[in-house]
Amino acid sequence: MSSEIIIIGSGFAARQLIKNLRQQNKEVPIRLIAADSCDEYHKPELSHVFSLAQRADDLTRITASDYAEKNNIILHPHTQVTRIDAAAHRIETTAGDFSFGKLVLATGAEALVPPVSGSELMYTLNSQQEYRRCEESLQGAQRVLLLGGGLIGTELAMDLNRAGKKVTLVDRSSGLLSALMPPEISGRLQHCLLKAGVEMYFNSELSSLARHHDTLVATLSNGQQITSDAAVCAIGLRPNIALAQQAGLETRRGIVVDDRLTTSHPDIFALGDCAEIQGKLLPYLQPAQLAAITLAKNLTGNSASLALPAMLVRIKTPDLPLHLAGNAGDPDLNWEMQFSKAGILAKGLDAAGQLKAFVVSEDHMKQALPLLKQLTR
Ligand SMILES: Cc1cc2nc3c(=O)[nH]c(=O)nc-3n(C[C@H](O)[C@H](O)[C@H](O)COP(=O)(O)OP(=O)(O)OC[C@H]3O[C@@H](n4cnc5c(N)ncnc54)[C@H](O)[C@@H]3O)c2cc1C
Repeated sequence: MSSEIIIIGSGFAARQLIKNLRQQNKEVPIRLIAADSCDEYHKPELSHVFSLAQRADDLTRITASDYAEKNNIILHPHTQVTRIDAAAHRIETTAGDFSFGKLVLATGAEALVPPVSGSELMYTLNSQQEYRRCEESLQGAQRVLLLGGGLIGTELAMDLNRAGKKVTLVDRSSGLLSALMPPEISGRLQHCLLKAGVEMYFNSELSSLARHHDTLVATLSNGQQITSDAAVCAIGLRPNIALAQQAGLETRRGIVVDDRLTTSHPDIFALGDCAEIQGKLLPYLQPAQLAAITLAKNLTGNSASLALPAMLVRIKTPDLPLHLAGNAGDPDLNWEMQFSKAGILAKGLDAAGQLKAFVVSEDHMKQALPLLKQLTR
């Protein structure tokens, strides 16, 4: 059997894994196959490309060929993996078939778009490649319709606004970040955006989108019409699990893995946005980083189990940056909130008075670490 480790995907999860694999073993053969260019970029930087007037190419940190040489790997950019034969330890790709000893799925997630007429007119910003396709149009747009007021939608709304664009945000929930924190806290951010001129429509769904000459006309569920030059959709992600399903691996919302990052096949593993770990999807950098450390050990003959501590998520909204940890969207929590002119310190407690989540603004960051420790205990 081949001794090669094949990794599908060239995003953050794959690169963290390669970094840790090379720390453990300089020689183990690694082949990386991905549908994109395999140039390295930092995806969270997509949240501020408009205010910084950056083009997609400005985000590249290291080219695919330099990366391959530096890490002593074989790399196949612009290559789609089309089938996995788990029993035969083989994959089929648009660049030929390859045998693997171990296979790692780091296939990420795709941005959702609503199934409405004209949805193909909306852009998504879930990769450098997606941004490259629409950068001309979005950088040139004066009026932008933004569908979705979650983490990414909120960050993009502030960024597009700071770039001088007229932003209209539409979300079907009752306020910004409604799945992530109580409205008393997200309301502060909502107020910041309103004050800056962002128009927001809540409890509203997009019914259709149509182009009339150079203008997009969005019709909402209540019949209201909104005109714009471009539309961006940020309503959520769906893990890329089709390959895993075809291979007969266990999937639920993501590719199901255990604490060793093993799928239901002992030689196939998954991490990053495509994986479901301990029943959860964790589409953030820090869990992928911890998963990569664990998986690198397991792929090089050691034995390690993933432990996930409480983690901080930063909402990159420069007018009011927030940090949250724990399940701050849990409606059963009781909140102790302190609002001062400078910022926010909010703690979510369960019925027994135990800390389960918190949200702090930048100026209360000193408290974040002790609170994180309290959450982890
Ligand atoms: C705008 C934005 C801002 C963000 N900000 C933050 C932040 O501040 N903090 C944070 O923690 N997280 C943030 N995130 C989330 C974070 O960036 C992601 O969790 C992380 O980058 C996902 O990495 P990944 O490697 O799992 O997936 P991806 O980067 O999506 O990589 C998936 C790879 O799989 C390849 N692929 C898929 N299917 C196939 C196939 N069949 N054949 C070949 N190749 C395939 C793709 O080409 C790609 O290379 C942000 C995300 C976005 C979009």
